[in-house]
Amino acid sequence: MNAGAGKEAADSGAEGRAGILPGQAIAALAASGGIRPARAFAADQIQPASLDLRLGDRAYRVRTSFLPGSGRTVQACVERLSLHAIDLRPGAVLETGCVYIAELQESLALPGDLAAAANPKSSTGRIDVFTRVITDRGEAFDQVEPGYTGPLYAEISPRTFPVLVRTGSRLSQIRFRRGAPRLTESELGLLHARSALVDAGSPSFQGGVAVSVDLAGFDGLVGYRAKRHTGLVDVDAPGRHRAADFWEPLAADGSGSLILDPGQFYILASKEAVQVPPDHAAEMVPFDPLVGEFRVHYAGFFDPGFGYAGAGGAGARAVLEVRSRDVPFLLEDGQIVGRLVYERMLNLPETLYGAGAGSNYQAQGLKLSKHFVL
Ligand SMILES: Nc1ccn([C@H]2C[C@H](O)[C@@H](COP(=O)(O)OP(=O)(O)OP(=O)(O)O)O2)c(=O)n1
Repeated sequence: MNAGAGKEAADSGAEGRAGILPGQAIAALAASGGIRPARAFAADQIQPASLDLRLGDRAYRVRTSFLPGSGRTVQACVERLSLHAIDLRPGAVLETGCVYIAELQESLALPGDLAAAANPKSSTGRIDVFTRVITDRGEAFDQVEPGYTGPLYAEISPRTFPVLVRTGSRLSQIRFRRGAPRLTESELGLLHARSALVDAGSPSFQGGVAVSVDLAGFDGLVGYRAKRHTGLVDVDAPGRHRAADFWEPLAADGSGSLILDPGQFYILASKEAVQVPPDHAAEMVPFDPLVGEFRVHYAGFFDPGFGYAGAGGAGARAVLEVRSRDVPFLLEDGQIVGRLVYERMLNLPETLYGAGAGSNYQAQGLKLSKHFVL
């Protein structure tokens, strides 16, 4: 790897600053050897502030999830825990309740001042496919240490629907970060004054911008509950599944509340319209990790330009992928469920979310994943 060249790629016009790499810097990083794709990138694989990761040719059904920890490779762990290998080239079904490790086509040779973080794509989170990226010697999921050189793997565990995947399917995405570009509480307040991050009257900025759940309803619906024992979702077939075969719509009943059934999966929407200004990227994080009753959002990355009027996104809500843990839990309209943390971009992305044909969720209200048609 030519680490020096990779650094130059990330530096262009942003000497020494902290920030998230925009699409054009990701392309330059790849060109200088910092990202090593097994095959040339697919069209639209580079997004405004992230790179989609593609499944490679092989996956393994493993007995259990794991983290390699220092000194061990993922491959060594897989050899110990694998039940069988799966050829992904012709396509393969990943069953609910099982854990799989898939090789990814992108490997890294990062310069020492670049770290990375991965997250499921929004479409993956919306079909309840639990997906995390792991690295050799990794001690945390979805985190790539500065200067990491080595392969990437995806841990995949479908929770509700069995899914059909194949070599090239894109379930996860990765962001590259230099330094610590996260906005402090006071910086968030200033950014909000410049361009409203949420349309709430006086939002809380502590630990990120508060996002609450809407249970008043959109056109009479508060959300969707996933059906059990459904057919397959082909992750590469947008618009080819009938929503009614996979989801039960939840009608607004005027109560402004919803009891989450443990083990069930729900798609809800935020009360606030959210906005990510073009020179920032955002990530939804748990409201409070100590509130353990329910979790929202497996998928947390929000692109620069999401919800931005200049990119056709005014009024966009955040989608909330909600699951209760062990007991039924009463969710109330307006309850805070997550926080959006904002980070500075290193440079303005050349393309914003919503500007390309491949943006499925710009200006969305309550929206199932792109796989479903109503
Ligand atoms: N919990 C979440 C996570 C993301 N998003 C929004 C903000 C993102 O900018 C947008 C697209 O997210 P991804 O790029 O992760 O999603 P996909 O790649 O699946 O969608 P697209 O095909 O539109 O790029 O969805 C959301 O509303 N709710």
